[in-house]
Amino acid sequence: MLLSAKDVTKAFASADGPLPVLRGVSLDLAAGETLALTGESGSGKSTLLHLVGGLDTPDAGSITVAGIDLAGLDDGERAALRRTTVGVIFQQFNLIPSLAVRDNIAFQARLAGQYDVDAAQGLAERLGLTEQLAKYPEQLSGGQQQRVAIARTLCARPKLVLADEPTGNLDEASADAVLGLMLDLVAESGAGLMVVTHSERLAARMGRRLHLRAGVVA
Ligand SMILES: Nc1ncnc2c1ncn2[C@@H]1O[C@H](COP(=O)(O)OP(=O)(O)OP(=O)(O)O)[C@@H](O)[C@H]1O
Repeated sequence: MLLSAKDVTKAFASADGPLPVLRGVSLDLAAGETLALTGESGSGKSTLLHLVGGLDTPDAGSITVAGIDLAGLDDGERAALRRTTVGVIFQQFNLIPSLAVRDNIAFQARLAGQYDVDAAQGLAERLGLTEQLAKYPEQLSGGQQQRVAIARTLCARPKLVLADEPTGNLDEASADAVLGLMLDLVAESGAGLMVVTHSERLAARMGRRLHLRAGVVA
């Protein structure tokens, strides 16, 4: 199994005491599978995505990615896992302002030792970014920045792609096209894909769906 999460719990501190956000979530994802993570605002979707990506640690339960138990990793090892194995596409894009689009796209692939100039150009072309390659992130629209973030992650060829509302800044037609492209690209690379989305239309195009309600699988 590419991803296996078992009985994951997570609470955050709040003024009223610990706020339980995930209350025993389990899920499996095989290589090549695509999963939509849905649920109303505050149900714990981004929290689960962050735990699977090793950006935060669960209070209890286990998460295994590509055979590696995340609990056994320190911060540096979790960061290394994100360079080589898990690609995260964030809601806020996290592009590097001082790098041109071309170098933002190449950044993670270079760190992962996966950079291939033709593959990077092909991705940029398929995502409609060819004209933007010499520009800087601040010169792009929100939708263009979102597509750069997607290209940057996919260019590194991760085994598991995690995306938090990756088409949230796009109009409906562009969102459909970009999701279709993400599905094509992960199918070509054999990666697993987990996408947080509020869109019923997009969720319906994924292979499976996991619906969270108040921190448990509904
Ligand atoms: N770092 C944090 N510290 C404290 N509380 C947090 C933190 N991260 C998330 N929360 C809380 O955990 C709950 C779940 O948040 P999360 O972002 O996982 O929900 P979500 O389902 O992704 O929501 P949305 O669809 O609005 O993005 C919310 O009540 C949020 O306020």
